[in-house]
Amino acid sequence: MAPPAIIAPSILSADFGSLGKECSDTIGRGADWLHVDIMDGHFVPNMTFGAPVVTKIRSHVERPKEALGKGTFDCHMMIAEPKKWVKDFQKAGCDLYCFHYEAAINSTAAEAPEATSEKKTSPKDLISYIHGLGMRAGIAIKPGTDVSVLYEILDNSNKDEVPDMCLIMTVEPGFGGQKFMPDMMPKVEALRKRYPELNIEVDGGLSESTIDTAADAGANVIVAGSAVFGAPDPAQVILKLREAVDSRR
Ligand SMILES: O=C(CO)[C@@H](O)[C@H](O)COP(=O)(O)O
Repeated sequence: MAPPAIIAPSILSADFGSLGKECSDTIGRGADWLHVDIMDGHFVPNMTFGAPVVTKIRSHVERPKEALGKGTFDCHMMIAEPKKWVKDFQKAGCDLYCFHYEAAINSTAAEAPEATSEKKTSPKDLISYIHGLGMRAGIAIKPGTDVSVLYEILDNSNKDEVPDMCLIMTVEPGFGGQKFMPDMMPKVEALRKRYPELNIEVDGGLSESTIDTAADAGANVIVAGSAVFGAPDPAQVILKLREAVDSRR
């Protein structure tokens, strides 16, 4: 059976002027995780913030009592050098470090040499490195990347090198408030069929009007930014998203 719904509002749409309160309020309104979008202006054409801000907001949200439990900081690293920042984010209080496949395979960063002896960053070595620092690991793919690149990474008997979550982007990464891409759903369906217990996250354009499409395809981790933070009653939106996913189990 597919895992239960995990609702992860994207704080990209929160009021950055009172981010700590926005984060604690959102967890209080029923969110499971907080989706923390980290953008470097290179991998994506936009910038957000780095580890010092994560440290600050961490102090407003209790650490999860169990792995991937309530209060998880799901850090979506839209950055060109994902290996370089693992330790900083671990120290800042990140629980789930989700890097982009496209960034990892194009990265030649020399940081964290213990993670790999190869010139390019191998996703499986990066996952193992993240696990070694006590975090969970996620791997994300952009709309133009074929889902099959994930199979080789997931079909590995060494669990240390296997991600705890896969993120299928349903918009081009970089900005909130974009239109959901339903043509990404075959990727979700293929993953769900092959890996019934995998945490499959979707991100971009999720709302009460698109959740049924994502839930039917088999997504269980739902990122929603503008739909939650722009709603008059965010708790109600979180509940609706959760019910849509859990009603398919
Ligand atoms: O990673 C991203 C954008 O790159 C997302 O997390 C968005 O922030 C989601 O925003 P909405 O589409 O839900 O408004």
